[in-house]
Amino acid sequence: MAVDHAAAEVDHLAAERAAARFDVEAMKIAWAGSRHAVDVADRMARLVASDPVFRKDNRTMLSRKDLFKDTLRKAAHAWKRIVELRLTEEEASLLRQYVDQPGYVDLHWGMFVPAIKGQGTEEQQKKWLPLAYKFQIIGCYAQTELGHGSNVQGLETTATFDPMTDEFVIHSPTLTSSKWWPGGLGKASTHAVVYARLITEGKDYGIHGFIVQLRSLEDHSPLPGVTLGDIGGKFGSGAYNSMDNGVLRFDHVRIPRDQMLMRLSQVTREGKYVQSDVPKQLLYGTMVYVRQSIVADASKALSRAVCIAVRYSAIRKQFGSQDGGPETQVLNYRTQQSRLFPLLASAYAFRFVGDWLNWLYTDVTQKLEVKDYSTLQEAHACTAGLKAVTTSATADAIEECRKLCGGHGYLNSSGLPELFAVYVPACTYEGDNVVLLLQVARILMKTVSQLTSGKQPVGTMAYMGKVQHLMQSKCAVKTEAFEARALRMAVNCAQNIGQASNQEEGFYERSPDLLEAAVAHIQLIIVTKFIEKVHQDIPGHGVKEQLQNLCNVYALYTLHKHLGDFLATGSLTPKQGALANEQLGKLYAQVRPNAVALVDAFNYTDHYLGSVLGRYDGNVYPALYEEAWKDPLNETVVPEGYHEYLRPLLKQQLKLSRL
Ligand SMILES: CCCCCCCC/C=C\CCCCCC(=O)SCCNC(=O)CCNC(=O)[C@H](O)C(C)(C)COP(=O)(O)OP(=O)(O)OC[C@H]1O[C@@H](n2cnc3c(N)ncnc32)[C@H](O)[C@@H]1OP(=O)(O)O
Ligand SMILES: Cc1cc2nc3c(=O)[nH]c(=O)nc-3n(C[C@H](O)[C@H](O)[C@H](O)COP(=O)(O)OP(=O)(O)OC[C@H]3O[C@@H](n4cnc5c(N)ncnc54)[C@H](O)[C@@H]3O)c2cc1C
Repeated sequence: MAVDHAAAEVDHLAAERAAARFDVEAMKIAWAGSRHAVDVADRMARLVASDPVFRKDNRTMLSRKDLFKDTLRKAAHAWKRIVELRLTEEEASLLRQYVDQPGYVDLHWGMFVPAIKGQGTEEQQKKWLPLAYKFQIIGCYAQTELGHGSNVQGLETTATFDPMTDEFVIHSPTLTSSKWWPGGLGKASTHAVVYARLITEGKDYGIHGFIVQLRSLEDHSPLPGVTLGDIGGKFGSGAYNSMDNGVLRFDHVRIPRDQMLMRLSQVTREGKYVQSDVPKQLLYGTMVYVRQSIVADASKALSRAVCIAVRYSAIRKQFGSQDGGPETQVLNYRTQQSRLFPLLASAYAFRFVGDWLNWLYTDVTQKLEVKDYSTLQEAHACTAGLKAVTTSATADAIEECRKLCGGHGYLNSSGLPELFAVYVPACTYEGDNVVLLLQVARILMKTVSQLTSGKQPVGTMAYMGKVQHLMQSKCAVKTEAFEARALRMAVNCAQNIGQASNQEEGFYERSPDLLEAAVAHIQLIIVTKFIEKVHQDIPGHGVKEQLQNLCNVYALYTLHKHLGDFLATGSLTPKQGALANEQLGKLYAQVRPNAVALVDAFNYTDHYLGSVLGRYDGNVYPALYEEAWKDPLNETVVPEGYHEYLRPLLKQQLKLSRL
């Protein structure tokens, strides 16, 4: 008798859900942060999913031009809905998230507005923000140039003050000074916050921000002296190609003096440069803000990939029966579990550390308002380091999820290729991950050098104050082993740098080791914040236990993956390392019955997930089959090109065979 495999697969997910040993609704709250957060997210996700304008299943088949126009249409429609429904800021931002199509709006809200808020005076905010809030202007963040991205101090664009006219003259003196990459610049933006070297009274005062109008508000044409366009197609089909990353050159473009963002420093009518009493690093404040958003974003991207891979692994069966009986769900293979469950645990780990980072950012911002700059370094180290570690891990994890889904994972309809292509530049934008980890390493070296002077490290570096204990102790398999590993790696680097002829040379020579020390420090933060989370009061049947398991999986997996560090620094013995691995295997067995419910707790709609493999109902095979027929290649039975290229070839073969 023919078995209806499709029906059997659907039942499988129902069976998986029934087997879960915890309250999924309560876990949704733990994941989202509150009942309110679940409800708002749910409402916005459904609003987007039910609106045909937000359809995205055909995205990878659109040409670049059509994709860009589709992005403009979606952005305009989203704005219309936001205004019509009088959505709050929280609701509007969630709605944009669920539209799930990178576009100029991300940079307008994500960087242009924050740059004006952070670096503009009150008057400047009063003038520019209402225009931006109503979309009467569209803005982008124009910092990176063709020749310089990571090295912000190396930017070449100039803003020279002309006291005769009370204006700045913005100029691109070389090809390499062309602004290159800013999202939204290529086709959509009317304005930009442009970073340029401020020159007044013949002196170069370094990089400052300026609001510059680029396009006419009448007909969108570039203003005189402005040359701009899109920089061209990017990695993957669909994906980040919906964004108009742009190029921009200035030929002596004049702007009024009051368009220099003057909260941090000013230029007077006479051309005098006046430095405020705030640290100049606040110029980098917008980047700090976006880096913390990117950490929150990492858990979203990772949880999407993991949700697809877990559901599909519960559906997919291979081997296990020689006599026609049911085959084994691939989720039951130990290898599948050991590749997938650490990623599931990482999604939760990044979610909680992201929440903590958001708290830290808010706290630092409040302190800055009362001129307390004491936590600026902590904010920089944590945002830079966590951005680097979480984005690298997430990009690798999405690719691993694709492999975990076998051949079908390679299809666009799995959603994974596009997710990867959209996500992977996060390792580069807002600071190349290596460059950011070296920033963390510099701060670690500074902290180690201050230990001898008796200065007690604070915040996430406080553990380094326990130097006597951590350098000597034999650690049990818990946070202390992570602390000892991170501290010992940092101290080793500092000792090696100390032997070099000078500090800079030593830092340069030891930079590969410094990267690893920085990663160890950041992983300690992630583990610590996860542990702090599970120590909180978490309501719901079995929820705390599940999170405890995932926390242990994250910690032990990280330990297993970096066992070399733990052994080399003597933070663990080989026996402890082996025991930890043993324990990890046991934890996977506990995660297994809960895996599907743990990804259900992310509460993603099928629309947002965008994957036939990750469908909530598990009805994978009919959906895959149906999806294939939608490909433009299947619009005709005989392909275009048959008469020109296939038929002559086939006829020729026929003639040859008759010879
Ligand atoms: C609605 C929400 C939206 C959220 C969106 C999420 C998803 C987004 C999706 C898509 C958007 C994509 C956006 C991408 C946009 C961009 O990429 S914008 C361009 C970003 N560019 C960079 O990140 C450049 C990276 N480079 C730098 O940041 C700096 O050049 C550097 C930090 C590497 C070096 O700076 P430099 O000035 O040369 O300084 P140093 O000598 O190294 O350091 C001097 C001191 O300053 C301290 N410091 C450095 N940075 C900061 C900071 N940000 N905050 C505070 N302090 C900082 C540093 O520790 C040194 O301190 P000491 O003097 O005490 O040692
Ligand atoms: C999709 C996307 C969107 C972007 N959006 C914007 C935007 O809206 N606005 C904007 O201004 N910019 C934007 N950017 C630019 C982005 O911020 C830069 O690309 C990023 O900061 C990296 O700089 P870079 O390209 O100069 O890389 P490079 O610094 O040239 O990196 C090349 C290599 O050199 C290494 N390297 C560099 N410096 C060091 C060092 N000191 N020590 C060791 N290794 C080093 C890096 O690790 C990397 O391997 C965007 C980029 C992308 C990809």
